[in-house]
Amino acid sequence: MRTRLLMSDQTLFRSIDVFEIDYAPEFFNYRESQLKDLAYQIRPALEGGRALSAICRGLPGTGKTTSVLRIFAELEQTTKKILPVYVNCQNDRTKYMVFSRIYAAIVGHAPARTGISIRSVMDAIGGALQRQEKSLIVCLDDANLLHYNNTLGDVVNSLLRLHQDYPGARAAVFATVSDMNLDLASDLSKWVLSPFRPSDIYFPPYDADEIRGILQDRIRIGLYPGVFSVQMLDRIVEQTMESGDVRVGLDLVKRAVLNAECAARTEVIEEDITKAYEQAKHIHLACTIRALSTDERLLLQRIAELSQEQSGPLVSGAIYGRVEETPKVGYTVFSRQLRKLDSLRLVDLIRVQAGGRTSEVALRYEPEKVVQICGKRGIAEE
Ligand SMILES: Nc1ncnc2c1ncn2[C@@H]1O[C@H](COP(=O)(O)OP(=O)(O)OP(=O)(O)O)[C@@H](O)[C@H]1O
Repeated sequence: MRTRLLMSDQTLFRSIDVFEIDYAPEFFNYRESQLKDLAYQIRPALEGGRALSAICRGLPGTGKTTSVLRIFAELEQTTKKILPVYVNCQNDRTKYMVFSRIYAAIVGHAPARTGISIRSVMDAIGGALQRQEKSLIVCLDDANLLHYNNTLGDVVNSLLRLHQDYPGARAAVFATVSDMNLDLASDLSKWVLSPFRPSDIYFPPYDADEIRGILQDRIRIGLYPGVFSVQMLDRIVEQTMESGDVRVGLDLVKRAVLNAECAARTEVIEEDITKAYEQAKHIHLACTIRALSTDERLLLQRIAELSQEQSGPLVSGAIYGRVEETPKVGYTVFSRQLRKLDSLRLVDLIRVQAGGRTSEVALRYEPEKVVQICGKRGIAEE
């Protein structure tokens, strides 16, 4: 008799959607003050003016996107005065693509792929805002990606100065940024900053109790009772705290339950979690590396190679001396790149001397895996 591999009418999931990355959570706690701050920025637009711009800053998976989308959903349900438009800069990385996304939200379809200039797209947007007397708020999600392409300043400037060509057209920008070292105030030109003047809204990493609370809510909705014990949840919380990204925990819960289902068990056990961690840990690493700029990726790769070559601790000055890229970046830029790798929890920086510039650099992942993923093929394969 043939074994049926894809058969099972028994599942431990009440709703597997609850663990998907695009699921809009029913319960969204621990971000009340950030939601209040965002609402404050929007108030002037509700009174017929222009919303205030904001930068939502925080490490990956700290709830920035979800907060903005929640506020946008509420706006869509409650007012016609404001047009909220969400742009994912992972997909839309050029000025034309960003403006096409806004055009589509206003007109109902994307502009033709060829033969339409960005000027015509902006004319359509500006004209529609004038006619409809709506205030536009654009969320540039992962705006740091536009910044690395030198596009952010131009996009923000064109949006916030729309009123100069189309009197009465009002726009504001909510940018989300996961690069904690990006200092837009000093990186963007005064010409852009003058109309932008964003408020900074900070999203701190969740602590262990908050992560436990978030995962508990999902488990309650998404799984049948008794599938996930408190002890097993503690194991997942521990693993999630290593990256600080809620997505890691959600992914681990889902995989652990799938592993239990495969073994025809009705409860998740330690072994399911260990296996889930082995399956998932490199996916998180690959996602984080994919978001790095080319220079940062090369630096990480160099650190991994040096970790393979030498057994003792790596020191920042020595790493700088061994960076082979040309033109070589200055030490200040190099230090900034190291701090970013630290903030993304790819490396640990340990200050050797208080106040000094030298740090020990410890890679948080296996060097072989990092070298493999940093190579283009590795990133595509993960
Ligand atoms: N307070 C929360 N309650 C419930 N779910 C949450 C909470 N915070 C984050 N999440 C979930 O974690 C995942 C990541 O959240 P989100 O995309 O909002 O983070 P982010 O800070 O925008 O990340 P990135 O910088 O990588 O884009 C989503 O699936 C979201 O539903």
